[in-house]
Amino acid sequence: MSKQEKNSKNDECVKVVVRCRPLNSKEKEDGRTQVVFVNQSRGEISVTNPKGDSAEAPKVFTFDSTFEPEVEQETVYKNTAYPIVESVLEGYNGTIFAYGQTGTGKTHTMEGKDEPKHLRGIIPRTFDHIFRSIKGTPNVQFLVRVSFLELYNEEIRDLLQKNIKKLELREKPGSGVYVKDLSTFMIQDQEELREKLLHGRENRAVGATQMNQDSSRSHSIFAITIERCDIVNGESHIRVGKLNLVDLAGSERQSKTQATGSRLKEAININQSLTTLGNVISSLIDPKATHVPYRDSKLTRLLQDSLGGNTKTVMVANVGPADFNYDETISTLRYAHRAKSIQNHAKINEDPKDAMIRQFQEEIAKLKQQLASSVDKDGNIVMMEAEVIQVEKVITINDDEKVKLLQQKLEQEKSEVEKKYQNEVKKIEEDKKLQEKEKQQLLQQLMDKEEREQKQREQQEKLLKKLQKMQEKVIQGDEIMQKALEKERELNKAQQELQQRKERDRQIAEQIKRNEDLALEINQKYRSQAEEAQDKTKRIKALVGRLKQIESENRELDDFYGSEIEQLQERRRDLQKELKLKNLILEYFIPEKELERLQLRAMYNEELDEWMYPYLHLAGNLVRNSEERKQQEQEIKFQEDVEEILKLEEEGHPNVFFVYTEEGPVREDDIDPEQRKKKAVAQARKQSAKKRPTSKPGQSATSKRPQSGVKNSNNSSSVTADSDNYPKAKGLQPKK
Ligand SMILES: Nc1ncnc2c1ncn2[C@@H]1O[C@H](COP(=O)(O)OP(=O)(O)OP(=O)(O)O)[C@@H](O)[C@H]1O
Repeated sequence: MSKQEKNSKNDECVKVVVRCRPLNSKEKEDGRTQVVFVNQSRGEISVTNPKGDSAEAPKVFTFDSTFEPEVEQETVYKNTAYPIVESVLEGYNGTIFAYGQTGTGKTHTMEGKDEPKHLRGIIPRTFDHIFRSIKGTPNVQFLVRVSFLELYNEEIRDLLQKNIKKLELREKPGSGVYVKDLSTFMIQDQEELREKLLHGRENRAVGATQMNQDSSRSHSIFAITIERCDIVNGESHIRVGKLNLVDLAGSERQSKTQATGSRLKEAININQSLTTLGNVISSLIDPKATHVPYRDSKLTRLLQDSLGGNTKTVMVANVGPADFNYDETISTLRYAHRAKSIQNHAKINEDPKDAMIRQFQEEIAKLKQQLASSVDKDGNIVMMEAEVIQVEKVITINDDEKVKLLQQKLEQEKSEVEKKYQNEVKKIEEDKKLQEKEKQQLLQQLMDKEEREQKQREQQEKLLKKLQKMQEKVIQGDEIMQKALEKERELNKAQQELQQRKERDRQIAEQIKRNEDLALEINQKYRSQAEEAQDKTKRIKALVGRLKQIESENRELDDFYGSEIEQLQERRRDLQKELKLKNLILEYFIPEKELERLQLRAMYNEELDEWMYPYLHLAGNLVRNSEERKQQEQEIKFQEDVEEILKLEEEGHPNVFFVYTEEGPVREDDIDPEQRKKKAVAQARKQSAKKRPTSKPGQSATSKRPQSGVKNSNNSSSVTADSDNYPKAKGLQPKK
């Protein structure tokens, strides 16, 4: 029974493939020899120990697939990523990660070169695959989004944003671990995906330069989420698949002699994440293990679902072919071999609550409804406000004419007519004014109506644009592409079947050969004693070779685990040292009762992975900081006081008094400036001790000092009075 069949139908082991790169020109120039050999058809890789003797047989490892140095990028894609991407399009989660020593071809495998096209790696091929499949799937709506992050020295950075802000990990019950504030972009086609990859790469290089970091020491995760909505029996059915494309940092051990200070800390952290990855793998395959240490590094937390969780995972282990890489190559192959036994439990993610495609569909329906209600059946804009009714005004002018009979009457009538005419003119003018006003009003109303209609038109255009944009994001395929896709899938299926048949033929051929060997052995009669002895010697030699190989493997294993243990012990020692310091501080500087109280009140937040206190922002160092600020302000004020005292004394307000020196009594302002400053400091201190306000402008600071026999020279009367009191006999006479 295969591993896959042991448990439920969803259980499936991590698929592990190994790729060996060709010898590069430098290695050829240096005369390096190839020690790694790939048997692609058998899925085997054999490594010869360059330091071993001729009897030591090469080490042979078997994987799901192995790729020889000349392999095409397309073949690698078809055998590793193709089935995973197909599953992601069906709603499964998938992860493809590249592991190996620096310079062995992880980036070549994951990204490759943009041109010529046949050198494109897994990530760009994934873009084409996804959009070819979407376009060949009619009647299904798809929504594709992408994010790109880098993990360096246990810090997460968004590669699709220019700023190099550090991001935090969070955990949501039900949906697992996620990165808070990581930007996600909706994608319409493979070109957009390619742009995001390039953009991320650029930011990665810029960030690495800015922070003086070595990009091959960081891990990167390019994540593509595909949501699809099928209509099944008239009902929408949503599935969401997420594809993680991971390029891990170089797996080689950091030499302690090369790294110091922060570089060493970085090296330990980077090793730590890969060591934790190894520990997670070991725990997952150990039936006795009760705990999987996902939480020990951010990398394993991010990949938690890919290792032993709800994901179909492929690990591509990259190795170099040259003799000097022997140790690292063996270490990579052992690591990869362990990963082969990890069982994942992938299932289709159906109708998740937070599917974005559902929100998009709802929003599109709302927009369509809004637009439909704002036009009539002929497509004209329907005004929501009441229509303005235009009223026409008719004005008639009447004139009277009289018969000319009497001159007087005529005159009288003339004047009457004139009067009447004037009245009429006046009336007409008034009417005209009124008409003008109404005309203006009507014009205004017309303009208002026009403006409202314009606004409505603009709003509709906006709605239409929004609708178009949202509809563009939801991608749908067509029948023509469907035919091409079906053909492509058939072809791939046929290729896979051919490969499986080849594999079966190979196994049958092997079995036949074994049977033949056995038959030969049974039929073989030892013709003579000498022949038997020769045969046995041959066997013994083979056994000695095997023994040597096992011994060398044991030594290597000892070295491998020895240095891993050493690293862990070193880290433990560092942590213990830190703990001892913290304990010392707690024991001698924090009252026991306080400590107990603090321990009782502390709560652990699983989501943040942090200890918390309520109202923490009002506590401890945060408050102390503001106290320190206050003290600093007081200190500045104090210095200002000293300056002011010195200035006032220099400006002719000396606080004259006498002191005894070896030369006899001298006036205070004659003593050296340093001493004077000391005195001013003492005086300012006294002032601040008594909590007096600082001197206001125009008010002498010295005038506020206690007058213990010390007089202000400005006050002539007191100087005179006091100078009278000085014991002149002792020469204590103020200087003039
Ligand atoms: N299979 C291959 N065929 C041809 N060239 C290859 C192959 N694999 C790697 N190379 C070349 O080897 C060099 C190193 O490869 P690459 O940068 O991919 O290594 P890496 O493992 O990603 O290193 P790092 O950990 O430093 O990022 C590159 O110039 C790459 O083009």
